[in-house]
Amino acid sequence: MNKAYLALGTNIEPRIQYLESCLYELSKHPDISIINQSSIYQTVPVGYTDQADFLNMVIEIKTTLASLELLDYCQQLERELGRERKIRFGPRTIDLDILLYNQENNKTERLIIPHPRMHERAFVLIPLNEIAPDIVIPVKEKRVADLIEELPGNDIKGVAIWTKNESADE
Ligand SMILES: Nc1ncnc2c1ncn2[C@@H]1O[C@H](COP(=O)(O)OP(=O)(O)OP(=O)(O)O)[C@@H](O)[C@H]1O
Ligand SMILES: Nc1nc2c(c(=O)[nH]1)N=C(CO)CN2
Repeated sequence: MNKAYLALGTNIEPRIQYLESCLYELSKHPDISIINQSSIYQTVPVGYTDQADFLNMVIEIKTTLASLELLDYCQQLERELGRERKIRFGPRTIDLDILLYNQENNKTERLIIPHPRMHERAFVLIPLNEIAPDIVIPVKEKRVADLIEELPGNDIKGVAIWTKNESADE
């Protein structure tokens, strides 16, 4: 059995429904069990900034799928949930990234583990810290909680816990 952490992101409405559908589809897969999930965070866009705020979260799964099979399923779900790739780092209905797969450090053409940008992303590290503060990120050889200390303060300020009640205003 393998343990993996996945990052979910969405910034096209209805954002909460995209997250919920994605979690449901993952949980329905016979070879995937969701073990733990972070809160949902509302985050300012990073990279390409002229777009709506994101909802981000991180989950821990157990799976018998190999890492490339897991990537295939993540990409299938992105397609099924209507993601169109237009702008790099641009708006998306759902983005599903594999952050960690066991303690692997693996680089192939299609898949890099750990995710190459995870250590610099507050929108990934802050939710991950909620469910796995002590996990050591291969390559960086640092704990999640320690990587957060290295983030710029402004990045951290751009991440706020989001509660479902806020959707009433949307
Ligand atoms: N750990 C990983 N998780 C998901 N995709 C990955 C990973 N490593 C490499 N990739 C590759 O990255 C490609 C681009 O992924 P995607 O379109 O989701 O990027 P993005 O969401 O725009 O940017 P980012 O990867 O920085 O979040 C995918 O086709 C996939 O093959
Ligand atoms: N806040 C936030 N910014 C982003 C995100 C994301 O999920 N959240 N995803 C990106 C490309 O993967 C680019 N920028």
